[in-house]
Amino acid sequence: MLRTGDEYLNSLRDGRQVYVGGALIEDVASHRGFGGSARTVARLYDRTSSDPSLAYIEPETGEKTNLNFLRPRSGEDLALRRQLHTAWADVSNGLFGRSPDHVAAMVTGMACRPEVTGNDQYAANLLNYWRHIRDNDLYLSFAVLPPAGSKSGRSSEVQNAMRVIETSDAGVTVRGFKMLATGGALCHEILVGNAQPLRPGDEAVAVSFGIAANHPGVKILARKPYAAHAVSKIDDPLADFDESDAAVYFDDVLVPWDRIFVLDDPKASYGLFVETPAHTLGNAQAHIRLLAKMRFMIATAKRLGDALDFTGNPAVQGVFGGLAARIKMLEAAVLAQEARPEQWDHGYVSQDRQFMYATSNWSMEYFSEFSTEMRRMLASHAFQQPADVSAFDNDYSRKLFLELNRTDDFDDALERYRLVRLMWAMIGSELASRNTQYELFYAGPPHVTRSRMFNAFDWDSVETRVDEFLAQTANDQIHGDAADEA
Ligand SMILES: Cc1cc2nc3c(=O)[nH]c(=O)nc-3n(C[C@H](O)[C@H](O)[C@H](O)COP(=O)(O)OP(=O)(O)OC[C@H]3O[C@@H](n4cnc5c(N)ncnc54)[C@H](O)[C@@H]3O)c2cc1C
Repeated sequence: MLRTGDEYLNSLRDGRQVYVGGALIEDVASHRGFGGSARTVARLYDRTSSDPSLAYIEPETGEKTNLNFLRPRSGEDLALRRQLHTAWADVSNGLFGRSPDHVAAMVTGMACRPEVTGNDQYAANLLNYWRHIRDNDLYLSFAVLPPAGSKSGRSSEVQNAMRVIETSDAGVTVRGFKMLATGGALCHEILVGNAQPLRPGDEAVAVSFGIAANHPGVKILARKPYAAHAVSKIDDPLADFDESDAAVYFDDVLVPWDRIFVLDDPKASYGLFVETPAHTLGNAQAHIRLLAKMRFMIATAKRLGDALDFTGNPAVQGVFGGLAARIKMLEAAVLAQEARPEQWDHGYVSQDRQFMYATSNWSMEYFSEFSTEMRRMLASHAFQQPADVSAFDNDYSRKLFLELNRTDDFDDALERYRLVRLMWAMIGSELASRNTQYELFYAGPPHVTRSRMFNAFDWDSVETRVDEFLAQTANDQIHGDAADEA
């Protein structure tokens, strides 16, 4: 099926247990803090259900299916997947990070190589799970990190880390915390597992499964939803793009056997992400989305510069040129990833892993600098404007607002005000600050993302050159030609 926006909004009224502080939210779809973001996700579903170019015919069912679930077999398939990620990123201009095409893309990657589970039954469970989310066009988030205290020792030694406490004929019972489900309040399903390496001895926490967000015992503990504090759509123009983040507590949750993908296996639990196309297909979304966001940010800065009369300055143009160069490099990196598809078993392909990890490392490190350049552009302008739109209701403050903007044309002044607010919403607001943190950490901490690059890099191809050089020069005299001439 191709889910529509209305179907998505209705599906959220499913008895899920979302807490904001001490409040249990009865209906996220109509809650002030989550409703706008839920409507953004609905717009994504309306976008795919109304555009045939964003669907494919799934060979297993003969049904029109969201391109996000296409298991790619060629560079052309990767380009189709990019089309979907681009269409969804454009809905929010890249400002809604964890859209439904991130985690579900990872499960699609896992379904290309389910044997990584190391167990025929679990492999079948994983494939059936992919079929379930595919055929119902579901929104997944994931919680694949242990809570604090697990980093210097073993995850399994941290008392409150989610672990298996019992197995029975009915399934596997788990208890404890998993971090940090972005979109947890808004999704249908949560993928639970380990996206950071585990070690032998971590068996108790080495469990992977997919669970419905409304499954009994699943508690979604959301951070503060910024939209709940929005003054107006003009003052907080991005309030509808706060995707939410949540710690997930498993209060003795019974996971049925047919939802278990890995049990007691540290290597396979991590392997689901790195020994399948999961990481590559999922991170393609992240990079395509970031490209849309950087394009939108630089365009807003340019329009602001035009309105405030600083874009004409050659030094400012130089700054813009440097930022534009980075955007084009990211675009090139996205295209390079699919230009040389990486071959996997069973005829499936993914984007090239080396280019993908390189793009991840670079973008996670660079985005903060990009954002800081934007702050330099904005300087004090966010604070020169009135506090909020109530200034337009008072005759005197409205007159001063026009005078400040040197115009009698209210619409002209309002556009300037809106540009300043939009820029601040992207770089200075509480949501912007959270989003910068997201760009830094969404794929894991730097030491882990760098180690993935280290592991993926084709060392042979460069070390061969050193061997060749040493072989070619092996018979050279120690003091070389200069010594002979002397
Ligand atoms: C906005 C946001 C959204 C997120 N969304 C999700 C999500 O949807 N699903 C999910 O599972 N996770 C998500 N994460 C979690 C993300 O994967 C983690 O933030 C990341 O793995 C780091 O873990 P931590 O936050 O527990 O920090 P810690 O591991 O406690 O690290 C704290 C600091 O110490 C450094 N550090 C720790 N250990 C080492 C070491 N061995 N060597 C060098 N430096 C080290 C880290 O780099 C970091 O700077 C999200 C994070 C953020 C900020």
